[in-house]
Amino acid sequence: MDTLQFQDVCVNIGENTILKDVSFSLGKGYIVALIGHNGAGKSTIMKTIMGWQEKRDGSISINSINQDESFLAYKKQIAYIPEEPFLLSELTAMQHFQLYGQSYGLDEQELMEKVEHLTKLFEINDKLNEYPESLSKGMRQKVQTICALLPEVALLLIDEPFMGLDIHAANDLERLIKNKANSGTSILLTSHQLERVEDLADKYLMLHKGELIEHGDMKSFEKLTRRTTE
Ligand SMILES: Nc1ncnc2c1ncn2[C@@H]1O[C@H](COP(=O)(O)OP(=O)(O)OP(=O)(O)O)[C@@H](O)[C@H]1O
Repeated sequence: MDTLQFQDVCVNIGENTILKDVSFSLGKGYIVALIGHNGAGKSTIMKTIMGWQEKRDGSISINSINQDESFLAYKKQIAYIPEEPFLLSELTAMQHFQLYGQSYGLDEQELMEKVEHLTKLFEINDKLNEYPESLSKGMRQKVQTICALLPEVALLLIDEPFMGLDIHAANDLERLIKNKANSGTSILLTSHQLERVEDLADKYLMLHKGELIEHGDMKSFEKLTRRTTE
């Protein structure tokens, strides 16, 4: 059974049709890249899966739990790293990790071990008591990324995972994403950094003006880009 089923989804914003009848599914443990030009609708797909963007039509389920029928049970299965860090100004980095740990039901010891490991890896272990306003943009992105990596969820959504991260952090994140997928998490990501995505993803979905125009194995996409750039 596929982890995510995104079926016949249409999204309108005002008068504009942003997603036109988009359907795809995501198998357990697969890494799938959403590819397309600026404005193609990639982030809208992410926000619609999260329930932040209303859909006009269609259905979305994760492990057969339908978004419209059991929203809380559905939502517990997702973690999201948005393109822009979305942190609360009144909470420190550590308080963000605790909030995420509690909302996904992690026990205290497991949470602390993961926080220690990930904050050391991303070199922000000396920033645990800082508030977002005193962190750089890249550090805020790291806090947001760690929050989403703490729980074991069925589906991890990542909008532009490498944006704002230095080369070491980007390499670490790439490795963590592969480990997550190997342990059964399905991953949907968007990225304009095609070289990294070609190395990371198993499959791609190509969007153009809100329509899914092509999909397949990442290997066939690599051939396609090579053919068109040679
Ligand atoms: N809040 C909004 N109000 C009006 N139009 C919106 C809104 N959010 C997105 N859109 C429109 O929806 C379309 C898809 O936007 P979306 O952010 O999903 O694109 P994207 O593929 O993620 O682009 P990018 O690569 O630039 O991040 C664009 O035409 C955009 O102008």
